This record gives sequence, structure tokens and C-alpha cells, in this order.
Amino acid sequence: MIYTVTLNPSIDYVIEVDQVHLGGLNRTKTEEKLPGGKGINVTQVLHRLGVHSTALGFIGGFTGDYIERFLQTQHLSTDFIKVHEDTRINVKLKSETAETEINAKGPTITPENYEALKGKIHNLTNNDTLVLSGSIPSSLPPSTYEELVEICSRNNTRFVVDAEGELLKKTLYFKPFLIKPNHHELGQLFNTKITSIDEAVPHAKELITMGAQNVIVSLAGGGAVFVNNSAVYTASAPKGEVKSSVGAGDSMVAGFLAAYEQTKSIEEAFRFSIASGSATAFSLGLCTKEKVESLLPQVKLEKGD
Ligand SMILES: Nc1ncnc2c1ncn2[C@@H]1O[C@H](COP(=O)(O)OP(=O)(O)OP(=O)(O)O)[C@@H](O)[C@H]1O
Ligand SMILES: O=P(O)(O)OC[C@@]1(O)O[C@H](CO)[C@@H](O)[C@@H]1O
Repeated sequence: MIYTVTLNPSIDYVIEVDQVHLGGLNRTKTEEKLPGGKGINVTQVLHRLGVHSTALGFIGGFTGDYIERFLQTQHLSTDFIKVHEDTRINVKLKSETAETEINAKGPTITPENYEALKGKIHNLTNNDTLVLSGSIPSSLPPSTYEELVEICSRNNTRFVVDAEGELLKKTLYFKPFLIKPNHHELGQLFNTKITSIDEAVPHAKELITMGAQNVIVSLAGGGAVFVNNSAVYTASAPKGEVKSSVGAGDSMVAGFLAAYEQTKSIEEAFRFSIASGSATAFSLGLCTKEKVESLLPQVKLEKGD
């Protein structure tokens, strides 16, 4: 069974304006309130791709209730820990020229809340996969991901990490099954700027030597790189009209896991991963299976070395 963890879920308030007037009154053309947070997005996309998972994490207040109800209406499985303060609301502002995001800080997580989550992760087995994605609330220790993957490592639970900077780096020692930095995050890890697939490949290989089993580096419309101990693949991204890229990276993670679960082929999983990311980028909200399958023929892998 796949479990996702979202330590800091959100309602994504996705609003669209023609042009942003900073310091002035802006009126929206469209608006939606969607359940968000990276792990929750992974659970939603897995479900759409026909793979069952359970969403873990912390949720609170009226915003938390909204998310839980929304997910239950879609028949998704959740096992959240309730916290006292409200789950955050993240603003995703789309205009004709740019996508701007304001992500809130989120509620306080108490040591008791954290212990309760660790207890759930302790119960996972070597038949389970845990997906850890997104930022951690400031009330949790910076070592949170490291502590959670250490539990997985002890129980032989396969785990996936999609997080930034030190959060990601500190999990590598425990050999994550998959990590998926985007090119900005990869650059930050190595104190450099990465602008192309060719620049990404050597750094993705370094992440393998540091412990990751499989690495995907996404470069938004610039394509993606896959590296493991025996193969390097690159691919360009499908062409289409970008409606909102929120959740594109999460869809890649879900697409990879769903196809790997069904085919056990790394190549198929990577192709499906790219099609899933782009299908979300070309949608308002997350991808559907039909949209992913319609883009698959456009995804051609090139073998690298
Ligand atoms: N402009 C685009 N055109 C085509 N595909 C895109 C575009 N932007 C994103 N994608 C698809 O989504 C994947 C992930 O995109 P990106 O590199 O932006 O991930 P991310 O930064 O982790 O995303 P996010 O944090 O917004 O969820 C890409 O590899 C690609 O398949
Ligand atoms: O603040 P974090 O945890 O880094 O990212 C949270 C978030 O931006 O990530 C998702 C898209 O990937 C959104 O649903 C959500 O608002």
C-alpha cells in the first residue's frame, strides 16, 4: 500500500486575473478552492490513475474539515492527525503573463502531534511505500524528514522524497527509492544554476552516489532527466497550453509510482511520469488519466550515458 505524508497541507485558492495590479484592487475572472499540499496531490493523482493510497499528515480547523470532506467525497482514503490551529490557505495567482504563489506558514504542530505521526509510520511494513513531500511547518524540527525516513529504513519500508535543500539531502544516506528535485532545487543543492538537461545529468548522478536509488530532475517545459545506477534517460516535455503548473511535480511522482506499480519498468514509469506532469500543467487542477494517456505518445526517451 502507498501512503503519502503532507506535514503542511493547504487549501489552494487558485485565482485568475487578466493582469496583476500591485497595490491596487484586483478582481478575479475565475476562482477555485482545491485541497492541496504535495502529498495530498500525489494521493489524488494516484487515485485518478487507478492506484489506491492513504493520505497521512496534520490537518486542523475549518480549512482542514474542508479538505477532509473534499477528499472523502472523491472516495480517497485519509488518516490525518488533528491539530488545533487551522490548516493554511495558499494563494495561487494566475495572470496572462505569470503564475505567482503565496504559501502560508501553516499551523503549529505539537510534539504530541508529531509523536502520533511517527507512530503511524512505525506501523508501515516492507510491503508499503511512503511518499514524503513538501515543506515542513516551522514548529517541527528541521530533522523531521531524516527522523521519518530512519523509521522507514529500519522497517524496510520503501520511501520517496520530494523536498528542498537540506530536508532532501539529509534523507539520501537512507537510500530513498525515488527523489524528484526540479532544476532550481538541484542547483541549490550544488550551489550552482542549472538551465538545461545536459547540466542536470552530472548532478543527478551525484545524487545517486550520495544514496538515492532513482532520481528524476524536472525542468518544467524543458523536459526531464532520469538517472539510476544502470541507466540515464532524458526526454523533452509534451507541447501544449499551460493552464496551471501547480501540482505538476506531484503528478510526476504519482505517475512514476503508478506506472512502476503496474509495469515494474523504469522506462515506462519515467514516460508516464512526464506525461502526468504535463497533463497537470495543461489543466486547471490536477491531471486525469485520459489526459495523461493522450500525451504519452509525445514522450520519447533518449538513452544517455
Ligand atoms: N510549460 C510546460 N510544458 C510542458 N510540460 C510542463 C510544463 N511545466 C511543467 N510541465 C511538466 O510537469 C513536470 C514537472 O514540472 P516542474 O519542473 O515545474 O516541477 P515542480 O517545480 O516540481 O512543479 P510544482 O512545484 O509546480 O508541482 C515537467 O517535467 C513537465 O513534464
Ligand atoms: O509549501 P510547500 O509545502 O513547499 O508547497 C505547497 C504547495 O505549493 O505545493 C503544492 C504543489 O506542488 C500545492 O498544492 C501547495 O500549495
